Amino acid sequence: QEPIPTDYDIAQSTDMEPIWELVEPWGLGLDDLQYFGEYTAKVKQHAIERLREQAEDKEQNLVLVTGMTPTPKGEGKTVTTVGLGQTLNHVGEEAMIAIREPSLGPVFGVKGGAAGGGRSQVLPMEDINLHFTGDLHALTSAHNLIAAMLDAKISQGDDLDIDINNVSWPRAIDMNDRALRETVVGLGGKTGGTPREDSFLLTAASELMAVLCLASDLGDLKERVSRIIVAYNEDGDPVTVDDIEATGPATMLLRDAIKPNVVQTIEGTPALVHGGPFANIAHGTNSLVADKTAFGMGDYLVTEAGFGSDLGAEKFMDVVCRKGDMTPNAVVLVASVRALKYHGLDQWPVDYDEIDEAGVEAVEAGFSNLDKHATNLQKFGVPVVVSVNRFPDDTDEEIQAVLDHCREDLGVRAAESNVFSDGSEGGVDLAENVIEATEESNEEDFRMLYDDEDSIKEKIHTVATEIYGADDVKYTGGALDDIEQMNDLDFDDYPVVMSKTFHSLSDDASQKGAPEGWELEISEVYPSAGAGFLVALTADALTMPGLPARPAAADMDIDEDGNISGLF
Ligand SMILES: Nc1ncnc2c1ncn2[C@@H]1O[C@H](COP(=O)(O)OP(=O)(O)O)[C@@H](O)[C@H]1O
Ligand SMILES: O=COP(=O)(O)O
Ligand SMILES: [Mg+2]
Repeated sequence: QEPIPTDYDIAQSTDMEPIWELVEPWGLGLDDLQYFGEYTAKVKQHAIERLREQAEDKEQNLVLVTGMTPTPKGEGKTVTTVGLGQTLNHVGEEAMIAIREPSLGPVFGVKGGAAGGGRSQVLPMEDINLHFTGDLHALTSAHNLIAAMLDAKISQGDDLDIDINNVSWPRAIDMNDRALRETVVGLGGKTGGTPREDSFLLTAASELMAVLCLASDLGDLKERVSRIIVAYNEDGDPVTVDDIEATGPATMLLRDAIKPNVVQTIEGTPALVHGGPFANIAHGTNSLVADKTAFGMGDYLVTEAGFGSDLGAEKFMDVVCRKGDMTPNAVVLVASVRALKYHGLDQWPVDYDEIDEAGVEAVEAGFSNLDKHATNLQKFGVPVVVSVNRFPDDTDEEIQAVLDHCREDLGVRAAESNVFSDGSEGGVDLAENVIEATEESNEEDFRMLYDDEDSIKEKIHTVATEIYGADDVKYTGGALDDIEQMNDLDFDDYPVVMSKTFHSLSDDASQKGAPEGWELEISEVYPSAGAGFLVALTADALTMPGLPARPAAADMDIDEDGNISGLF
């Protein structure tokens, strides 16, 4: 069997169209774009507004792509999002794609890039996965400008009476660097500032990322930035970005980042790639601006939410659709033979060799995880289509076992997908199932899991028991005091973004399948006042991931002609 060319080789061998030619039939003209080379552009505000208006009187088909609990390598949501978008166009629909932009953390870590793969990629993949249009760099700079101005206030005397033991704004870097998780700043005597404990988070977890993804335009972005809470004073009252006079400069740094990026797929489908929050430590979906722009360009929008449906999809339904007034028409639940075996073999840590050697009985033993994700998604009242993302070594017997189980035991639509190896040719069955599901969907049936008026504890309890399968919730540390403070600050009507491991439906990474008989532990609850949601931290949620001893970076290189290898 011919070795499958690398993602990079496939990308390099694809002839791209100049971006202005590619998007012209989709309603974007030459002066609607701010160019970053021949193949990448940002959509200007006036064009966004025009497209949003055009979308008002168009029927929308919003398709969310989510997944079962993945192995650490990921099971193909982004590949499926790109592949399904391509295929819908291939079968005569007009479909747009919206995905998140990659963080350098995973690029150089374990998962690699986030531009899809195989014959379902967005291009130019090396630009998108590295510096792209600078949005992550802009967010990192804006985040750290706020941190620097805050410490300048603290160390040079401030009228804000800031409690240096109650600073909630860390520093940020777009790199997985565990050594920066817990730091001490302000050392060096009088000129060094005021010594205090600090920390770094990955830029994807910065509240500025969430704000960028939920803001409707630059004015809204600025207003949201101004509300971000960076610390509390000695009376326990919030100190905001506006209080430290950082609203203007931080927003200025994000002037271009608020505009969605437009690129193309291998088969020439336009894709909006914008915003990059992860779904374990943040809300996990691309920007609303990208969604709303895409609605004005096509009849279908295929978009993704990170990690398993317990994370990205739940937040998409309960937070993003709430804030964006959107209703999904179908949900694609990506399953893979390797993830099913990972759960069936009850592995922790993952052993890919054991997975490769295991047979169909291991696949069947892993159905408990897929079933929980499928039945969870049905609670939102949106038709579910399982996409069995076929990997090279999967056997027909293994694939058929999954399809039969979904159709006969779960009673949900299911299709084999080969969009990685074959592009749209490999996605026709999936696309037909998705089209049927959207036609069958009734937007009246869509329901979020909780109401704004529910208490903070009720919201957390609902997600924990309905989605994660917990019997109950236990609050440790200062979590109950945090909730009281949120109520005092009138944040109790905010939706809740849970920060939880993506390795398990539970808060224990080692628990595979559909864990039962456990309680979710909440250790902290804090406000993202700019984003307009609360974040609830569970046991081991890390906002600064680390690199493995031998990260993916170790296999990356560039030659003197600029040819890259090892990027995927
Ligand atoms: N069907 C497939 N065959 C081979 N590799 C695949 C397939 N689907 C995805 N991959 C690879 O697996 C990794 C995870 O895919 P990705 O779409 O990024 O997953 P997710 O978005 O769910 O994290 C990527 O390196 C991707 O290229
Ligand atoms: O937030 C995580 O996203 P992926 O699952 O696409 O890596
Ligand atoms: Mg992805």
